[in-house]
Amino acid sequence: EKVYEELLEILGTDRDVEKDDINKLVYTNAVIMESLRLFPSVPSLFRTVETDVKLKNYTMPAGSYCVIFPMAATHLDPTWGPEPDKFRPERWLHGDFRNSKEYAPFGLGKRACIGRTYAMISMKVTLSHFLRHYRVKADMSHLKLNFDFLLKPISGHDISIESRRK
Ligand code: HEM
Repeated sequence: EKVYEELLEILGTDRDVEKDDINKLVYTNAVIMESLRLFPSVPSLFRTVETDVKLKNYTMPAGSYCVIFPMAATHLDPTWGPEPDKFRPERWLHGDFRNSKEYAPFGLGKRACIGRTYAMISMKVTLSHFLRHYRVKADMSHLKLNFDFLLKPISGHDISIESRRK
């Protein structure tokens, strides 16, 4: 509902999203960032080891495949402030986590997601239309997730969508 209020304030009831609106959707941005923190669609980053890498206690052999960034852990780190397991978009308004090394829903380094900017704009535009037309409710109390290559809800979805314009 807070996103809906922001959308009404910035865009009104029907207007299309213009380029200059995107950066004004501050709370919508915070909701997307917080959603990707708790539910990163790609929850781990993988790399192939090209040459033997000697670490302190063991060597990662060339050709092996390794998980370099388990977001299930880093995205719930205490650096996120009180109750890091709770959905609180406000933490993005008060703290500056934009360059946080604990946050990587779009990956890290040279092979990070090339679609990040497009994805963020696309999510904001989609939400701005959808949430102005529909009210979404969800019960997450029975949600069970499987941290596979992609994050999957294995308990099904408990979501209801109703028109705001009945
Ligand atoms: C919410 C939406 C998206 C998420 C969460 C996401 C996430 C990711 C992640 C985690 C990686 C791996 C990065 C790494 O290993 O460091 C990746 C790679 C990639 N993504 Fe996305 N992505 C999204 C949308 C998109 C879109 C819209 C496009 C294209 C228009 C795209 C194109 C790519 C490509 C081409 C790569 C491979 C980059 C490379 O290996 O050099 N992604 N993405």
